[in-house]
Amino acid sequence: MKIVLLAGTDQTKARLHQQMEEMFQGLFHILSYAIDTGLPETIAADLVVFSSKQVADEISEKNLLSAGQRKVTAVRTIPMDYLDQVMKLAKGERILLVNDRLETALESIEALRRIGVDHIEMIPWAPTETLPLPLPKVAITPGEGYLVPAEINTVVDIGPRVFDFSTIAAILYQTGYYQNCSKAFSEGYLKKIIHMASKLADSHREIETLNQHLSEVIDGLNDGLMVFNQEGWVSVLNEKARQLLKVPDRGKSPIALTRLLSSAELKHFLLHEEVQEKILMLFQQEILVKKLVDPKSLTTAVILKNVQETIASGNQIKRDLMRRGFFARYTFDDLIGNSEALEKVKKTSRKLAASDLTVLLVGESGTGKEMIASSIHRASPRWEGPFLAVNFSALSDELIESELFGYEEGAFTGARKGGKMGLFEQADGGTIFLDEIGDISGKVQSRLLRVLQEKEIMPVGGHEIRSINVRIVAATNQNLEALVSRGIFREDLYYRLKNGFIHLPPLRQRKEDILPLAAHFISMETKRSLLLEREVKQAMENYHWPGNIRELQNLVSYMLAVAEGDYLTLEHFPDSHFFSQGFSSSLNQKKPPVFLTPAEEKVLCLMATCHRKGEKTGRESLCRRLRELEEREGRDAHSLQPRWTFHQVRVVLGGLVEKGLIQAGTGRQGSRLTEKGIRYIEEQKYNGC
Ligand SMILES: Nc1ncnc2c1ncn2[C@@H]1O[C@H](COP(=O)(O)OP(=O)(O)OP(=O)(O)O)[C@@H](O)[C@H]1O
Repeated sequence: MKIVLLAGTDQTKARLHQQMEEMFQGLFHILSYAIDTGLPETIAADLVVFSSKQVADEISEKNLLSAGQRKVTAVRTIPMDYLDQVMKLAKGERILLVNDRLETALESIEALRRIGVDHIEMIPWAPTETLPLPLPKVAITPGEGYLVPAEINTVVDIGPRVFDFSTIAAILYQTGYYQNCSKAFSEGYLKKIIHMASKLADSHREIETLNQHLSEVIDGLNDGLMVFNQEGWVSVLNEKARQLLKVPDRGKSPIALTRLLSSAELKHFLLHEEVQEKILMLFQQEILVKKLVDPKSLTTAVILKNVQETIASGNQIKRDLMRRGFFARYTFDDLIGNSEALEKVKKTSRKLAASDLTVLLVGESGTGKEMIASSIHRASPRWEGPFLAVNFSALSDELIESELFGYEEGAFTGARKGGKMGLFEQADGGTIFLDEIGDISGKVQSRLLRVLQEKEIMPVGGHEIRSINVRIVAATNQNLEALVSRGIFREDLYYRLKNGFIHLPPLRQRKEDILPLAAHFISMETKRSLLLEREVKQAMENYHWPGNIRELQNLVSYMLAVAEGDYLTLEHFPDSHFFSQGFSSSLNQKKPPVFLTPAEEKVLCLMATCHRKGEKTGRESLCRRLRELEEREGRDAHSLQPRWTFHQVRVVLGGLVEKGLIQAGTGRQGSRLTEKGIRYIEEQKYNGC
């Protein structure tokens, strides 16, 4: 028996042909034509099936069929295969239903409504129509995806509409197979419906499992959580909330908010007050209650925190951060000393703390740079963020890079799986303290410059640039200006770092602080009330403390260890080897010692060598020797400055003259070391350069 299918488009023809082949399984010989791609001159068949009424009308105008030809005009419906995707769309969502013609779009909407899709608002649209505004975010189309406007990203293609059951029944009826086959066909439909139902059951199970997980997570929260809607029904109440509000667990039965809240004050706050956060006394406990209203769904989420427990856990977090070194332990109040110099430092530091400027701290070792960095962080608006300290002198170049900037997986041999987050990212929202900044290589200097300029980092081995929000405080005990002039430190980086600048005076320049500091260190180490003998006080005040406060702290620790009575006397002093620079000689030394820049030290040292060997120390020969020396020591590869110049040598010699260490010469013989210069060299125990 021969059936001819006549459709409008080739796509519909193919889909309906496939449906008939699948359904009738060789029962009929089926031929299909589409108006779009051409019809035969005459059509002879036992039955002609039109894909729609429009097609039937168009064909009858062409007079292709003989009179009395048996015909069925199909009623088409949405295929069930993709229906679950339609059902998943959010309730009330506006959807554009896209078809080639407005009538077919309307038909598709009708078909969807007939099978019970009534939770979404469907707007019919075909390319001949203007687009509705605002444009819906989702489109549904029966196999016409290419017509969907490009602005719509979510498209649910439900496939071309197929024959509904009444059409299949009509075909069977017209061909005389109804009696024999209708049962088998209705069973086929039933199977599809069962398949649909089992798909729905699967999604239901998935949702159940998800809900279960979610409840576990919500119950596991340390805070109480409650959600209620506009009508006052509570949909979420986790275990902690039950515990804080003393509500028994009644399974899944809905709870009315008013029945749940025994405290009138809490009820009033949740339902009537404008403020969003309040501490209330509930069952003799201080509870912080926060409410957040979602204006879209008009649901209110309530977070309940036990104030005491929160403080305790906050302290635990602080302890944790401290253990990991991410916590700034000092504030300005921890800085001992009332000297004018220290007061000035504190005043400037407080001002800089309030800004977000990069700060460079310069001062000799042990003068309290790290304490100031920590205090700046604690007094800054970032005080709640992390504080990370990195000491460059202790790290190799490679380690500095990977620690600071992190790395991607496989960036180098031994790189950790999954990569590693760098310290800049870990310090997000806080402050990073870069100690001994003068020790970093040219390569790290360049990368750091980028961080300061762009506030961005690129992990080692990565291609993706990441923004960071970190304040930088750097410190050095070196003369960075001298390093810049020698090309060892980048000038641009130096000025970027020096946005905010603080010089920490050495202890010998703020002698008023020595005794209060000593007393502080004593009180830190012992509960005994110990007195310092006058001679000890004098000796302390007269010493020039090259190791600064750290050296003073060490001295106090030593004396406390050896002293037995109530007095600390000169007897408890360690011998001179304990001190970094001959204590006994400096006991009598009234004048402050001389401090040199690295360049001055180098030149003085070279002159001492020449002096010993009886060689000339004219500017020209010094410059030549300095260059040779630099060649031998290996010049920094990233050096931007020219080698030692006559001008530099002249400046350095000028400095040494000013400090009384050399005497300027006139002829080629050049400058000479003074008595003081010779003594300095001896005291410093130079071994030659
Ligand atoms: N004003 C102060 N009051 C109390 N203690 C201080 C003070 N200044 C420094 N200290 C103590 O002295 C020691 C050295 O201080 P800190 O580490 O801050 O110095 P630094 O300049 O960063 O040293 P370095 O350059 O060697 O890293 C620390 O134990 C610190 O607690």
